[in-house]
Amino acid sequence: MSDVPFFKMNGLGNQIIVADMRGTSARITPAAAIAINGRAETKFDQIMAIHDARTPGTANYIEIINSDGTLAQACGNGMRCVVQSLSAEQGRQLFTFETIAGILFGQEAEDGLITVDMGTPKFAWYDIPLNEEFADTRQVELQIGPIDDPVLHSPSVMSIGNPHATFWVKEDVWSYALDRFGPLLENHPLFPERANISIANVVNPERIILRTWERGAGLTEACGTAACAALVNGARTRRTNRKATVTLPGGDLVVEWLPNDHVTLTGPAEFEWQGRLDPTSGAWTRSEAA
Ligand SMILES: N[C@H](CCC[C@H](N)C(=O)O)C(=O)O
Repeated sequence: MSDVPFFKMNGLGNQIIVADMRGTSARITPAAAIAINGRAETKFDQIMAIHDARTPGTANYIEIINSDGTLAQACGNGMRCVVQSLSAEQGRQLFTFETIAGILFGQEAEDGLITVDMGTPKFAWYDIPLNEEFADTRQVELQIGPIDDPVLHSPSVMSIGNPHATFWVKEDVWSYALDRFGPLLENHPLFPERANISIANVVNPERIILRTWERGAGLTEACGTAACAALVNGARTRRTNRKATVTLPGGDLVVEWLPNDHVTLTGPAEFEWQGRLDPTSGAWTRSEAA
């Protein structure tokens, strides 16, 4: 088997596998992703596959794979893990990457926290994408539960590379059965490419509490792009400022929507252990501690 090195990492408990695919033209197959996710030690939310650069001026091309084997356009927590693994290897702090959604920047600071520039948000219904025309995506018609007394309704929707719906709630975010509503909303006909589904409680203009059902991965401890979407949707509906702390089940991220329209995400990344995996079958072995 022609196996490649990988790191098991996490970003605020978002389970990430960083696979080093540099120097090979192989790709991680959907079957491999499903097999890797099927073993308890490597159950993951996303695989971040580091490939050789395709575009001059970028360090690497990053492919992002959900645990159901589908591709994701963006993953904020995973990008921080990629930055940390490459910066440990190369002693550099600043990186430019390419993903299917475009060019991204990442930087590790002295305090070990990592900031990734997730690019610019998109609000047009056809960019998110939605299946139905909405002139204003700050609030769209979508609800779940009894027609006259919906449990969740009128989310703000946008894309930060990947599609997100943010449902605003006044009650404790833990009082909602997101495990039940998540799959229904993720696969709702309004979203032709499915969507990541979040419930957000704005505590004050500088703090949001957030839980997310991730497209292709389910309930997670943290979803970086959902935190970006919650902040941007919060700011454009005047619920929050353009910079806020977003508290996820796994911990806090700081999100800022800059004057140049870019969204940055700052938080930790944690190395756990390393091994080697076969990108075709997903078979893996754990390496002795380096
Ligand atoms: N965990 C990721 C998001 C994965 C998105 C993925 N579930 C999709 O859009 O298909 C994050 O930290 O941003």
